Amino acid sequence: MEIIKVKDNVEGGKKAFDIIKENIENGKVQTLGLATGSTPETLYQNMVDSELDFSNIDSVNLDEYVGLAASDPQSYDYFMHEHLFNAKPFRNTYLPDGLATDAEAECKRYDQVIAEHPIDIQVLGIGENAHIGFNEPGASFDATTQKVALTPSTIEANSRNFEKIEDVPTHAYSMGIKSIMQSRKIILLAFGEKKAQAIKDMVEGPVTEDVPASVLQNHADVTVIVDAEAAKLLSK
Ligand SMILES: N[C@@H]1[C@@H](O)[C@H](O)[C@@H](COP(=O)(O)O)O[C@@H]1O
Repeated sequence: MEIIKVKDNVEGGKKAFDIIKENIENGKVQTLGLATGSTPETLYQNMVDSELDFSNIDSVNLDEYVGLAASDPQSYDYFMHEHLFNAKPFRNTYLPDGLATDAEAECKRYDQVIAEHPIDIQVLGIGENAHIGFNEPGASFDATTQKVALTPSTIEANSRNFEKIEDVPTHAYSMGIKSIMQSRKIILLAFGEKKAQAIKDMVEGPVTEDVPASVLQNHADVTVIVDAEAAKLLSK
């Protein structure tokens, strides 16, 4: 893992953007794997403000809440349009369908999307419990797309984006860890003190399904971009 320490989320978003830009300009990106959450917002702002053209690139997102329509302002589909796609159209954009009722069929469909669009660069945030996508502690490293139950701590953490905690969906469709690990390159961003323990466990702890992000220690090309607060428990 390469660890890049930055001043704040503004510098972090710019760093991640520069890496993505260089790879796009070198013709290395057909498909970008994208993430939601507040963490990648500065990256997406850089993309929006750039001259880069994404109309020959496909995007595949990590996850979506079960039960939310794409038109729901709390959905990840809506988030992506607001923060990126409306300003910078991609060739095709893919997210799980939060309204799909046949979970098995939806997971199969999404695995097919991923198989047809091998991810060149996957952008990741990290949960306070070290989840990636919505792969919560205990998720199998062999998992492909799954319908997952969110842990109480994730529901609590994500409730800040909803009016009340009862509104937070209890389940999500998430790309599995196996698929995330098949991405050619991974850029994980983390900002703020709340992510410090997760970052320490991910970088310095044992590789275990109890710490989903620790699997990234087994990936050949991971860049971790952290601010001082998220990096504060790292030994170096
Ligand atoms: N499923 C998403 C993750 O992909 C994201 O990394 C995490 C952290 O969110 P934030 O960046 O807002 O801290 O939240 C959600 O649970």
